[in-house]
Amino acid sequence: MLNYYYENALKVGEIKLKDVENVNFTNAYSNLMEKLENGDVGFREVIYEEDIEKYESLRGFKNVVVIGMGGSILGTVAIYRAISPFENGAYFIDNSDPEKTLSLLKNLDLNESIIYVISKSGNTLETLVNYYLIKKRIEKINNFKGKIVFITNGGKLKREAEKNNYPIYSIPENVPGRFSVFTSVGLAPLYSLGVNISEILEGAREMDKTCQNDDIFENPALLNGVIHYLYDNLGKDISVIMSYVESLKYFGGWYKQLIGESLGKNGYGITPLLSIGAKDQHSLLQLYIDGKKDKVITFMIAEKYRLDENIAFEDVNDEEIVCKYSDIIKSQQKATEISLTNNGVPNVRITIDEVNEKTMGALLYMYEMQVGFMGELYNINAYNQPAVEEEKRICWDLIKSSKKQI
Ligand SMILES: O=P(O)(O)OC[C@H]1O[C@](O)(CO)[C@@H](O)[C@@H]1O
Repeated sequence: MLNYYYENALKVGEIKLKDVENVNFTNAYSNLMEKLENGDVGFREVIYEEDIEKYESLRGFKNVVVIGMGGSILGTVAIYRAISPFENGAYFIDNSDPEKTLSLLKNLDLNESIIYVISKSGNTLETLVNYYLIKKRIEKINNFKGKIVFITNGGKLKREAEKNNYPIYSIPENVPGRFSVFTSVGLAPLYSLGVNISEILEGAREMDKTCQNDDIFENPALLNGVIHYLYDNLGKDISVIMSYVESLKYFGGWYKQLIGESLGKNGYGITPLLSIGAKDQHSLLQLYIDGKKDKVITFMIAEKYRLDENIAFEDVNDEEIVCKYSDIIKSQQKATEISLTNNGVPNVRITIDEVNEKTMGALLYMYEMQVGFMGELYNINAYNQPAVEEEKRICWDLIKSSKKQI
């Protein structure tokens, strides 16, 4: 389902096997297991939730609209856009850019839509304003036939849902937003989008069993966390996901928040970046190979591409080559991996059988566990985000002062 290859990260020479063994990962492992077992942190228990019948009434709409920010939408986008990269009918309103939001709403038939308003706090500015943009349009429709569903635990949006008798799903309080993809936050809209959410949970559960192992070389989440932690301590604090599966680009958006918001505290933190192979070989590979040696590269590749065909073409010497189209990108990934390793750039590789519900569930859950372990290694709270609150206060004051000028 998912294979993790780490040898190049040790071959590069700056960290050796003994450095990995010398990290007190046993402590990190037992601390995280304790938090998960006593319910301090709930992102494991939710993947064993059996009650998916509660989503039954949420299918059958032509359009699925999701309004949310950060962890309230990024996981859903990551999974759906990986599984169905070319499908229409999904509308993700995840920013306050008027051009993006209003152009999306222009072509949207709300009567044929199920609209999710998702905000754990219920007070996120963008989600609130984007909801009102939709509300304003719905109020002009006689006999609205669509459906509005709120997924929230409180605040202004919960009060709005209660006032209008909209259905409300709650989010377990011990699951931070960026870890909430395996709760109703992700599962409800994904169910509406026709995704097999049981398979997503099955993938996460299989990865959970793999991660219940304190033998670090059998636990990809723990090992990848320790490798990134060790290299961070050596000044390689940029984590580049280089995916040779373009439909994983939205996974990159989810990864950025998970890593950035969980670990960016008390002066610590690694910087998450996403590159798409093979095309970023023509834009960033020069930097990765010959620029500052401050990065750890994580390759992502699929064993099998869902579309493929045999090709025959002539190379630059007019010699015929016959291969599968996917052999090209696989060769490019391998060549880039060899070149990076030859040039002392540490890299690891995640290979998934193919993109599907099960592998996506496993991939996202692996990173939730990895960040849990890394929070223990850095001895920080990986589950809050206090630094983002100041901007929100300043912004609300600015908006309130600006409204007099309208
Ligand atoms: O789900 P909410 O409460 O709307 O929060 C959205 C996002 O905003 C943050 O709180 C950061 O501002 C994230 O942690 C969270 O995922």
